[in-house]
Amino acid sequence: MKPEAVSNAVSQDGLEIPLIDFSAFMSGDETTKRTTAQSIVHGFQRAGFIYLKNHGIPKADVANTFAESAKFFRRPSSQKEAMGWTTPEANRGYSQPGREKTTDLKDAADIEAKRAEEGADLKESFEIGREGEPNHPNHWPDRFDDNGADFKKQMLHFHDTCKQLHMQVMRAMAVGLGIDESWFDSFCDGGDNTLRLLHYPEVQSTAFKKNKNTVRAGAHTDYGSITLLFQDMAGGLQVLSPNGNFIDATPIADTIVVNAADLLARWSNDTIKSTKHRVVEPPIKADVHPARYSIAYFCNPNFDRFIDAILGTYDELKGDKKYEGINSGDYLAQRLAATY
Ligand SMILES: O=C(O)CCC(=O)C(=O)O
Ligand SMILES: [Fe+2]
Repeated sequence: MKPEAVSNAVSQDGLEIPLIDFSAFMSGDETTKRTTAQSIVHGFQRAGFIYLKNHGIPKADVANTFAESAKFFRRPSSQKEAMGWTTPEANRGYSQPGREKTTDLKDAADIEAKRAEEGADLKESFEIGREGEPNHPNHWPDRFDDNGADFKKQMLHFHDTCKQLHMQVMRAMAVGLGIDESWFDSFCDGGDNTLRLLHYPEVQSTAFKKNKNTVRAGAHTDYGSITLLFQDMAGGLQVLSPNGNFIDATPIADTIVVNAADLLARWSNDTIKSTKHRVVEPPIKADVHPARYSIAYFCNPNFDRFIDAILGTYDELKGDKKYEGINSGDYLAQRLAATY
C-alpha cells in the first residue's frame, strides 16, 4: 500500500512517476518519514523521476525567479553575448539559440550529424555556478543597470535555497536506502551546483511540422546527482518510458520535477535510473506556441569528492560492483565538454 503522501503524477506506458508530499518526510512522524523516503527511492529506481509538492520553497520565491529570468532574456543580444558561456570548466554564462545541442552523444561528429538532422535546439539559456569561485566568476548583468543587481540578488538567493533542498532530498534518499540519514551531507555541502535559466522562445507550430525531428531540447540525460526542475504550465517536457516511448511529464502547479542524473546512477551501481528526457512541441494544438520558461537546478556531488558505489548498492562477495570510483569534478567536466 502506498503511503498517503504519495500519488501518481504520470502513469502511462509503464512509466510511473510518483507525486510525493515532501512535507511528510520533513515533518512527519518516524514511520511516515521512512515510508515517504522509501517512495522517493522507489521513484528514482523505477522511473528515474519524481514530482515533489510541499517542497518548502515558497511560491513567491519561485515566481520571482521566473520573473527575473524573463526580464533577463529580454535584454539586448549584445548584453547577453557579453556574458557568453566560455568553457566546460567554467560552465557559466549565456548560450544563444543554437549554441548547445542537448544530447547524450559523446562524439563531436555524431553530435554534428544530430544537429543536421534535428536542427539546433530552439532555446537560449543562462548558467550560474557557485558564487565566489576565483577561477570561474559568474557573469552578472549588474554592470548594465539596477535591474541587473536585482537579478543577481534573486539568483544568488535561489541558488542557495535549491542547494538546501538538494541536501534534503539526498537525506531522504539515504533514509530510503536504509543508510545513515547524514551519509550524503559531506558530499553535497559544497554547493557545486548549476542554476540554469531556460527560455524557449515563441515558435510557430509549422517549425515542428516542416522538420518533424525539430525539438525545443533534444533527448538527453543529466550529468550530476539530481536535477530540480521548475517548469511553467506550457508543457512539452517528455520522459522516456520503459517501452521506449516519450511520455508527457505534464506540468502540475507548484511542484518540482526531480530527476536522477548519470553520476547518481553510477554512484548507486545502476540501482537508480538516469532517464532520458526532452522538450518538444507542447501537446496543446495551436498555430503559435507561446514562449516556455523553465529553471533547472543541476545538483552535483562536491567537485573534489571521490565517487565510489554507495554503501549497500553492491555485494562485495558477489563482485557485482560495476564501476571504478571517479572524481566528481573530472567526470562532470568530461561530460560537459561533449555537448557544446
Ligand atoms: O526545460 C525543461 O523542462 C527541461 C530542461 C532539461 O532537461 C535540461 O536542461 O537538462
Ligand atoms: Fe535535462
